[in-house]
Amino acid sequence: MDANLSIRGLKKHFGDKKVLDGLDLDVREASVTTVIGKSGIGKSVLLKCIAHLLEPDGGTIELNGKPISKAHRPGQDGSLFFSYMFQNNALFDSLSAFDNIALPLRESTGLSNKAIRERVDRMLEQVELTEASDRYPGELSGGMKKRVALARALITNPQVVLFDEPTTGLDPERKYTVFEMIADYRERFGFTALLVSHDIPEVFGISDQVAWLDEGVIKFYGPPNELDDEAESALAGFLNKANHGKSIR
Ligand SMILES: Nc1ncnc2c1ncn2[C@@H]1O[C@H](COP(=O)(O)OP(=O)(O)OP(=O)(O)O)[C@@H](O)[C@H]1O
Repeated sequence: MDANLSIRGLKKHFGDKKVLDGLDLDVREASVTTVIGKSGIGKSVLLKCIAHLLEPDGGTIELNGKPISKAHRPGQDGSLFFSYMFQNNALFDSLSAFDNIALPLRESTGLSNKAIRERVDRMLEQVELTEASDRYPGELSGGMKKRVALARALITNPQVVLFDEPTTGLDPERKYTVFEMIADYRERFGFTALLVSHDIPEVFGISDQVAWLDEGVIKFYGPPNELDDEAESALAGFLNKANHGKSIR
């Protein structure tokens, strides 16, 4: 498999608790892979280890055959290999939509103000937020905030985008819109997407692969329609709780 993200033997322990316990996962280039699993099982920890926000206790994470520590350095054109869309967007309330989107370019690249302005203006156009450029998060609808968060995640032209529960707190209709947006932007921008989501089965509609995390390892990996009986019955136990029995449409 032509994986561009390759994880081997990943370990992350907190005290005696082995959250990730020798986890292997390959994520194919330009695919959408969704990590599912019980609440508190380690899905966010996995994403944070990949994004370098947590230091793993063991194992390797490689992007295109190179350790991710090297992959995290920005290129001269301001491109970054990874970006991370946090649960609940994590927008800065004191910054306008424009400045929220510009932030990763200002913080981690040496691009001129002019180059940043051009790039952010183009992105605002692509996510249909030009009119909202000067507005603050408190003045935006829930869906618009998600679009700002997505635009901020994509502004550095990342090869891999990590989405941690991108639909948390949205009503069923908006959840559907966000999933459509992720699928649509992936087509347009060509990134590899790794998602964490509780919205099962809705998220399967945009997922090429599903990775079921349990007991510190990936217990099933494959297309959603091939989820095996063991995974299905384990999932059945927590799905209703996670979704409160709601479906997206
Ligand atoms: N910085 C930390 N220090 C100590 N324990 C942590 C830390 N971060 C996460 N944990 C623990 O690791 C375990 C996995 O947490 P994680 O947030 O990855 O779960 P999750 O699968 O994403 O859950 P949810 O679906 O509810 O968001 C939890 O028991 C959590 O308490």
